[in-house]
Amino acid sequence: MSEPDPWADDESVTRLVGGEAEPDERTVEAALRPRTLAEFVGQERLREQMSLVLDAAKARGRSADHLLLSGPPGLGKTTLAMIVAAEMGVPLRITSGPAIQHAGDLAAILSSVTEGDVLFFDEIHRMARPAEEMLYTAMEDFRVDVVVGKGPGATAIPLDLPPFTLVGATTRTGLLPGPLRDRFGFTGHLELYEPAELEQVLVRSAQLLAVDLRDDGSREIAGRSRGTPRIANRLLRRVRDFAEVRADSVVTGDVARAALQVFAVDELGLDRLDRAVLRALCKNFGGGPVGLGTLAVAVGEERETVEEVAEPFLVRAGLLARTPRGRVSTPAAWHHLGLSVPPSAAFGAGTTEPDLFSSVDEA
Ligand SMILES: Nc1ncnc2c1ncn2[C@@H]1O[C@H](COP(=O)(O)OP(=O)(O)OP(=O)(O)O)[C@@H](O)[C@H]1O
Repeated sequence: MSEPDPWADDESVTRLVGGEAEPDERTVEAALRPRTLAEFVGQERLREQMSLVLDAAKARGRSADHLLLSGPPGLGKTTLAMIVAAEMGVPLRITSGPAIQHAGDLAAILSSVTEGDVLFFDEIHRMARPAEEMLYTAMEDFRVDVVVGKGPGATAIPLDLPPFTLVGATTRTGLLPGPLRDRFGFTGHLELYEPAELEQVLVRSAQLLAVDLRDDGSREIAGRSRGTPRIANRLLRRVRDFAEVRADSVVTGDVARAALQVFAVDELGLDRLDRAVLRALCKNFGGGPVGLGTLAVAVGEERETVEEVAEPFLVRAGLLARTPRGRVSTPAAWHHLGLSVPPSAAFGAGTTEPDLFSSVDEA
């Protein structure tokens, strides 16, 4: 029943389709960032809302309300924070949750903020708890209490701050404490991009990078970019390498397909790990249900890697379901691997609603 899998031998290839930035990627990304809301592709509703918030603040001659941006990595939160500062014509300061381990770290940053500044706080959900309370008063009253000394002799010295705009970014709104969430005047959620929007991102990036990208080339890359501009731009750079070395530097659909075959990114944007998980699920375990630990052993990875790296997209793409009794592949997964769905599969041919959700034992 199974065809040989043309992607099966791609063990050595690094992960091109992760949403997070690679360590050396920020510099090249900086060159591709849109500078204005008008240049920012997609997210129509969010752009309109942000443009209203910013225009109203400008008209009043005040700094804008604090803004919270949420959504998966690589969708443009940092870019939007930079645009907020540029549109308001003020400097941008950048910090991140993991950099704030003590209240003193935050006090140092806040005490250097000048009037109207935009303070971008990436991964705000990872800030240390003791700093959170300080941030509450800074956001609400533009004041911090700096504690001097230790023990019974410690005194809190109030320090007034100039008005500023905090732009918080998080991939996990649910992890933010309620009091922090409530202090943002506006919360915007970034959605995954449609392929047509990713094509626009790619056309713009190709112009900036002087890549000869044809329509069918951008369509091919967009379809494999998992709804994420960062991944689209990354795949474009790899396809450009291939085109320069093997294809007269022109990126057509055929060139993009051949390049992404070399880099083991298939037509849905799945890579080696994603496909290994699906293959193990379908071939070793008949489509599941199978426990996460067993599945991880079958693909030779840590549980966390399977759960946090591969599964979110497989679930989103409708290829894998997490049920109380374990992981299950959907008919789309079998088809994607070129396999026919066996009647015995949990989501087998002809079954519509398998009885997988009745047990509470997480396998
Ligand atoms: N709407 C968009 N239009 C054009 N390019 C975009 C858009 N959104 C993101 N990009 C590009 O994608 C790359 C990643 O964007 P950005 O760094 O803003 O993502 P992020 O959501 O902040 O990710 P992280 O959470 O990992 O910091 C940048 O090069 C940026 O220019």
